Amino acid sequence: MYSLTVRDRFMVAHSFSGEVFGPARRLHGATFVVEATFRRAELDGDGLVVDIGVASRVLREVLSQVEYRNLDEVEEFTGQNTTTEFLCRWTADRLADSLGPAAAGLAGITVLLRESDVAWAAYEKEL
Ligand SMILES: Nc1nc2c(c(=O)[nH]1)N=C([C@H](O)[C@H](O)COP(=O)(O)OP(=O)(O)OP(=O)(O)O)CN2
Repeated sequence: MYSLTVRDRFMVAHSFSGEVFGPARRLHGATFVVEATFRRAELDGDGLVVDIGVASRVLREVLSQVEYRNLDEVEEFTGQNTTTEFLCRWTADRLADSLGPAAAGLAGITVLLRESDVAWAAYEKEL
């Protein structure tokens, strides 16, 4: 299996509900570093998993939907703790929807979000 990874970052504000979150129940900011990995069993006719430029552009388009937003105020996230894990799945789903023809032949997408240098989460989406 081949893979190709592109990296980006985005800044948001959010707060969480639930005793487990302690001080993070208050509004706080986060800068997530995102790695989107695209997987393919065989390379395409150009010798690619996916073009790096296309992958980078699509990832930026997806992240720009939430960048600099207070996620507590985003309607689609109402009632949802926008945890690192949740945002991994959200990003992977949006990437899959946005890739268009570039998704042809892909076996899957993995989105890894680093919320700091010591903690990160990932979601593996099969296509
Ligand atoms: N599995 C996850 N756990 C936590 C997430 C997350 O997205 N996924 N997020 C947070 C907070 O947003 C923040 O990043 C850390 O807040 P903090 O209060 O420092 O949380 P800790 O669990 O590290 O420490 P406690 O104060 O003991 O709760 C939190 N967890």
